[in-house]
Amino acid sequence: MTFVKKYRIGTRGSPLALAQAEETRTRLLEAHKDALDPAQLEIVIIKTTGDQIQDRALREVGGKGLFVKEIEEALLSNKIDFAVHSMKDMETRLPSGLVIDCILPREDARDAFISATGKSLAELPAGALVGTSSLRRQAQVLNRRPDLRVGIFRGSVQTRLRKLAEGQAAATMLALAGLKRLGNEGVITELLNVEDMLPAVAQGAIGIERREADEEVATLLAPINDSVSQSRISCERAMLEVLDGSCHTPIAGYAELVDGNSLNLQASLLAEDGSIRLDAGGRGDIADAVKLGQDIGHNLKNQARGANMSFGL
Ligand SMILES: NCc1[nH]cc(CCC(=O)O)c1CC(=O)O
Repeated sequence: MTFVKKYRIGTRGSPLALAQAEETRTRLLEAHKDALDPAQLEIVIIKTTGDQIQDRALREVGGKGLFVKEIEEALLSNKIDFAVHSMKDMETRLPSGLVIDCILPREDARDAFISATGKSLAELPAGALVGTSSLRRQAQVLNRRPDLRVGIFRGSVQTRLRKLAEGQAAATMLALAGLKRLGNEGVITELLNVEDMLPAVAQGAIGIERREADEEVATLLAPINDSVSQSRISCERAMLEVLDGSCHTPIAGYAELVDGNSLNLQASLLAEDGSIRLDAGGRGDIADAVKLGQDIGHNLKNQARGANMSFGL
């Protein structure tokens, strides 16, 4: 198929979002070498409410959707043709008329630990402040090291690294994927393995959202979808959807491919202060990725009820 139209790629304007939009553009041009001219793919920056709020905890002002709403409106009103997102930032339910059926090959999903003094998470002195606004990271740090303190730390990757250099915290954590895409891996003190810091659902994955009825865009995107990454993300998001009673709950989930055609899902639900950690894990055929995610989600939900914790569920 040869493409004749010009396609507008919607994205936020942060350096990370732009790097992800560029990666998508490059992959599309590579996949459609003779059928698509570079001038046919235009990147359109959309300023979101979330981008304008720098100093308050995200959850106080409305959660994940704040970074996405304006972009989805631009899709629905035909101002853009598809949008590039960090799947970690996407709600489990999309507005009707929109779909995400293209997931790029997933980057390493692990969290990176970055400390001003070069000390690892295990070596930080008691009382040290770990700056992160992620409830998931806060709860896991406190679960492992109840003697540490956690505090809110927001802003772009660059802002957080500056705050760290200024001494506003002893350490922070960021997704390795984002640091890699920005060429900032050099700042990492320690890579946290998934046993020590279970990643956020869909961390490291880039997804492309489009109008469901737009078959031409579906055809354009199909060759850059990575089906294993897509199944892993479907599995993790199915788990999250079962538990999605509240975005105030620290939840982590990570599915990986084992033996070529199975997925192994590990998921955790924590109390915000790290005093409780519930774990569930399981394995299933990659074709039943959603079922595996739902089963593990219900398992955690039952454990949460049994533990007599509300967890907002
Ligand atoms: N919540 C912000 C966000 N959304 C996606 C990433 C990193 C890239 C990714 O996970 O794909 C980040 C920054 C971070 O958590 O360090």
